[in-house]
Amino acid sequence: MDAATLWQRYQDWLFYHKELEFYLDISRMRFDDAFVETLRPKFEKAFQDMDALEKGDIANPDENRMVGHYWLRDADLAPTPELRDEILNTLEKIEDFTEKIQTGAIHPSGKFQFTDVLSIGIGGSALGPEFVAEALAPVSPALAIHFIDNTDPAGIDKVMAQLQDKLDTTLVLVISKSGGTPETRNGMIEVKKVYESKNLNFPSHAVAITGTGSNLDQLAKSEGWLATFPMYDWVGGRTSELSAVGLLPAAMQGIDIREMLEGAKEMDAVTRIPKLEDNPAALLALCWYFAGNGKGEKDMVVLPYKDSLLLFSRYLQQLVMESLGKEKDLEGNVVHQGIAVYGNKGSTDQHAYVQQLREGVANFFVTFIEVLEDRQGISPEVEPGVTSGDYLSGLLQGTRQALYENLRDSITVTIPQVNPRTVGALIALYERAVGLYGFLVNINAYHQPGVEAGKKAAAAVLDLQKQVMQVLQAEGAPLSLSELAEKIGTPERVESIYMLLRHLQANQRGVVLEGNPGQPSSLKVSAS
Ligand SMILES: O=P(O)(O)OC[C@H]1O[C@H](O)[C@H](O)[C@@H](O)[C@@H]1O
Repeated sequence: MDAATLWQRYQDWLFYHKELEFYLDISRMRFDDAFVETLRPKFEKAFQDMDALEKGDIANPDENRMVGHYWLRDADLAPTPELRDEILNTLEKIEDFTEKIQTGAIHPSGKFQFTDVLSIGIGGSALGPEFVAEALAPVSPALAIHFIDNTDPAGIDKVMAQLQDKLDTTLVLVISKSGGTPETRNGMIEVKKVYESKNLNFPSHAVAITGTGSNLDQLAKSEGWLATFPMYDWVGGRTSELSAVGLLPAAMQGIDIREMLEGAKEMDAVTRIPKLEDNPAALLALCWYFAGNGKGEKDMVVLPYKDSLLLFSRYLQQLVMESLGKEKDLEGNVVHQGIAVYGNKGSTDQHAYVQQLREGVANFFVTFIEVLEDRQGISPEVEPGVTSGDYLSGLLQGTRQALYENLRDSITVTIPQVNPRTVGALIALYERAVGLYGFLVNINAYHQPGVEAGKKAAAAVLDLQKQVMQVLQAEGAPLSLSELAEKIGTPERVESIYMLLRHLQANQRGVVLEGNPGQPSSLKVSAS
């Protein structure tokens, strides 16, 4: 395509939203008009399905749930007055509680104010708050936030070491929609033990964000925690950033949550328009469909050219992959759908893996995120007439061009600044694009049945570990691994027994393994 034709294509497909100062350029995706026409009927249906979803249809049939994250930023759209009031009341409660914490009206015993927030959660109960903190927290936030988002003991120790002198002024948010996720529960129990070891009253530092009636909710209420905030069953974990899950941590740091909601609401309004060319989420879904042939054949590489958006791709990884990565379609046919997402930030990644993008296997498309404002204030020159920001901008354009010349497609999203409004808008844009794409490929984007298999297998390993310890404690003489597996009655699980014994020994957990660890059949094991 010559330069003039490409420039015309750029202008023909450019989407611009005046109030949000938001641009979407899809000119470097090499679809043609015929492709667009073939997808139009699918979009007609997707727009109708989305409309029904927003009106309260059971859009998550497996779990028999409504899908209502769009109501969070425009409560008037909630299907019943009760739901509307619940949304608005929770928002007011978040603001009221935050103000009391920030002004010291609620304060820790013997101290004027809370200084820090420790957020414990995983998956959708961590990725949004982490992304938003990285993107929007001021240098000196009202309360500084820290995260435990795993059951890694060393990771927990690191966070607790950072907080050791401030635990008495740290507010602990325990976030779990189900209220039963083991990683989060473990983090909570460990943190509680540290509080108790320092004679600090954990409940008066603790806040729960969870589904009403969950185990966590019951615990918080029975122990008299400072507060509890609801997580609704009609909001999925990966679309919960604009519920209490994301809003409370953001508000605590001094981030303007009303602006986040406003940005999302404006983006929702435009992505509700049932016309492809006027709807940026539909345009994204079109591009994803084109790139991967409607089967996820190409990966989505997300490259924000702005450090504060570093965690956007990690956030999108869950939103996109947990929503779209499905074995079956809505009719039960095996389809193995999904789109893989990865990326960190430009231009940093230019010096890491962009070599492969330009010249290697062409199994991806890029989404560049461009931020027009370099920084607040004037930049110094690093060369005559050139700033660091000019470099960043030039590198984005250069990479986009170099990829295109080598037949690698890209989308470019442009925002004026990284601020609460644009971050809210980006979240809403991708939530809607994922929803529309889910309808295009006819899958349930709102459940995650595949996650359960690993959880069940992990629970079985922990059961096996208990049996191993019981048998070893009852036995006098050392046993080979196969003898041990026989005695437990699970000869087929000998590999699992080997793996868990190796872990127990490394952590002085009451087993002695003798022999050559590289030759498992030579090992003898006994209780220490
Ligand atoms: O918020 P929770 O109930 O603790 O769930 C945390 C996460 O765990 C699960 O395994 C799901 O796959 C995620 O969608 C969810 O966000």
